[in-house]
Amino acid sequence: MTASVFIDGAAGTTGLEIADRLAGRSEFELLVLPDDRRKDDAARAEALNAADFVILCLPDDAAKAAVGMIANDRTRVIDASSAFRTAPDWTYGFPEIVGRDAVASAMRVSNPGCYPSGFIALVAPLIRAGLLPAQWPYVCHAVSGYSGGGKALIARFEADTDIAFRAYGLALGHKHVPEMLVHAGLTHAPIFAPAVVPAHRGMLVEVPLHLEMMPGAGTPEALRTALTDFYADSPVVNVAGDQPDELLLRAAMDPVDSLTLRVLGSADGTQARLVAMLDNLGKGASGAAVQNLNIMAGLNETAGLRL
Ligand SMILES: NC(=O)C1=CN([C@@H]2O[C@H](COP(=O)(O)OP(=O)(O)OC[C@H]3O[C@@H](n4cnc5c(N)ncnc54)[C@H](OP(=O)(O)O)[C@@H]3O)[C@@H](O)[C@H]2O)C=CC1
Ligand SMILES: CC(=O)N[C@@H](CCC(=O)OP(=O)(O)O)C(=O)O
Repeated sequence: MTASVFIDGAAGTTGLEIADRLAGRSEFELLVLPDDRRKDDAARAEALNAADFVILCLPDDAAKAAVGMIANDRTRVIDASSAFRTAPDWTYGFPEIVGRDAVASAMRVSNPGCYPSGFIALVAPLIRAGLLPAQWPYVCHAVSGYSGGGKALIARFEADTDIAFRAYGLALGHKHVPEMLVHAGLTHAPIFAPAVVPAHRGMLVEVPLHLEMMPGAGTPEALRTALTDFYADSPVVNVAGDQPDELLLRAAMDPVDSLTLRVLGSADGTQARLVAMLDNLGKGASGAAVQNLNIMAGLNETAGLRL
């Protein structure tokens, strides 16, 4: 049976990449509004209520308004914005962390943020395994390609090619912090230090650890083994066992929906750098939305993904 899908915000960065991944899929029929009606509330309300699945690729306020326009109990929603990521009545759309069954049966799924996808993938399993303390002042450094900021940041970086590095979130109130706190299972908000580099897509998310000072912390080897075991059945998240000298983001990388984790340890095992590499528009947004859609529709979770 074919399920209908409406992408609200289909002309935006995330929406376009979702449509790309759904192209040619016979299990889904896309409901598409003409360009001159894509922001018309009456047309949107009609599509939001006609679709079996709605994927919201909108700013937070518009996403909240769109959910309010759904007046039936049949349409299932995946929201790519940060509006509902810690809402108790929404399922956090990270199947590897919350369980595929939770996503499969959910009516309302909040797709994780791009940076939190890396941070939570690294930290949550290790806290659950008792190999890292929940009560600890974690720090997270990250760099992202500029498509992470949607059309506005893409336009800015394409217009000003002189920007080499943009540190931001300097007031320590980035909107991803609550999501990182809740879904990693921490007791203290992490310090989050994000930056943007002149690459279109791709990101590197890092958590440096003083293992020797952390109560009950495992060795780098134990952390790596625990992550490898945790993601053993995941076709999307993989744990690399190498110890590279460098990790590179390329200015023009191809879309990819996998997420690669590493535990890099010092020779004496007292320090580690947990590092996640992903595509902000892959597992960080559009790839994750399609993975969730597949799971909700009872299909192979990797169908249409670029792995
Ligand atoms: N880019 C990324 O890597 C990630 C993005 N996200 C989240 O996904 C959501 C979409 O982001 P992104 O695709 O980057 O953003 P974009 O700015 O690229 O796209 C947003 C789209 O929404 C449209 N839009 C805005 N308001 C309305 C409205 N009221 N009705 C209908 N359409 C509207 C915009 O229209 P117009 O084209 O006219 O501006 C635009 O096409 C955001 O919440 C973002 O935070 C999450 C993870 C990663
Ligand atoms: C580079 C850049 O600007 N990134 C965005 C986050 C992108 C993302 O994850 O989207 P959500 O806001 O929906 O979580 C930012 O820091 O606000």
